[in-house]
Amino acid sequence: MYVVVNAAMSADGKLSTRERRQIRISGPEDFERVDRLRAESDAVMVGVGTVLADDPSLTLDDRDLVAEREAMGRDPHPARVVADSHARTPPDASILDDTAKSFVLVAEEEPTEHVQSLATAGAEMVVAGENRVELPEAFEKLENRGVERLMVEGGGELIFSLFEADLVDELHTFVGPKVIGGRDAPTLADGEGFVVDFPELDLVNVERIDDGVLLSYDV
Ligand SMILES: NC(=O)C1=CN([C@@H]2O[C@H](COP(=O)(O)OP(=O)(O)OC[C@H]3O[C@@H](n4cnc5c(N)ncnc54)[C@H](OP(=O)(O)O)[C@@H]3O)[C@@H](O)[C@H]2O)C=CC1
Ligand SMILES: Nc1nc(O)c(N)c(N[C@@H]2O[C@H](COP(=O)(O)O)[C@@H](O)[C@H]2O)n1
Repeated sequence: MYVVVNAAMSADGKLSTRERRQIRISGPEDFERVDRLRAESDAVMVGVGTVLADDPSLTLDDRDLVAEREAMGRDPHPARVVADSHARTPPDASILDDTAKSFVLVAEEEPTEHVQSLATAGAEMVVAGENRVELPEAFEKLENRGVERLMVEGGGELIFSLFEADLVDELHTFVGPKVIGGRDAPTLADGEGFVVDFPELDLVNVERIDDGVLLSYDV
C-alpha cells in the first residue's frame, strides 16, 4: 500500500490547540489541494482522537472531483478509515454516514458488542492487533479490500505510529501563518518520539500557497 500523510500545522508546529480544538490553518487554495489529494486516494484515514475532537466527514467538497471519480468507475468518495482500538467512535459520527464506505480498525480484545454497534452503524470492521491496532497487519487487510493508495490526515499520535512502523511513503505539510503554542498541543508526530533512528526525509518540493508554505517530502 502507498501511504501519503498530509497535515496542516502552525508556524510553531502545532496541529491544533492544547484543548484539541480544530483550528483552520489552511487557506482556500490549500483546502482545494487537500480535496484533490483525497480524490486521488482509495481511502482517507484518521485516528480516533481526531474523530472525537473534530467529527470530520473526510469526503470530497468539490462536485467536479466526485464526477471525475465516477467517470472512472470509482466510488464517488474515497472510503474513510479510523484507527480505533477500543471502538470509541460514536455510532452517529459523520465518518460513519452513508456518503462513503467506512472501515473501523479495532483490536482483538474489544468486546463483540461494541464492535457490533459500529458494524450496525454501517462500518466495516477490521480486527488487527491484540490490545492496540497493529498498523502493518491492518494495512494488509485494507489492501485486500481494495485500498492501494491511502491518505492519512492525522492526528499526531497516528502519524508518529506510522513513521515508527516505517509505513509512510510521502509527507506533505502545509505550514500556516499562525502561532498556536502550548506544550500539550498536538504536533505533527507525537507518540513516544524517536531517540535514535530518526526517519530521514527527502525534500522534493517547496511551494508558497495562500499565506503559508507547502513542504513535500519523500520518506
Ligand atoms: N491540522 C491538521 O491537519 C490536523 C489536525 N488534527 C488535530 O489533531 C488532534 C487529534 O490528534 P491526536 O490526539 O494525536 O489523535 P489521533 O487522531 O492521532 O488519534 C490517536 C488515537 O488513535 C488510536 N490508535 C489506534 N491505533 C493506533 C496506533 N497504532 N497508533 C496510534 N494511535 C492509534 C489511539 O486510541 P485507542 O488507543 O483508543 O485506539 C490513539 O489515542 C485534534 O485536535 C485534531 O483537530 C487532526 C488531523 C489533521
Ligand atoms: N489540511 C487541513 N488544514 C487544516 O487547517 C485543518 N484544520 C485540517 N484538519 C483536518 O481536516 C479534517 C476535517 O475534515 P472535513 O472537513 O470534516 O472533511 C479534520 O478532522 C482534520 O483531519 N486539515
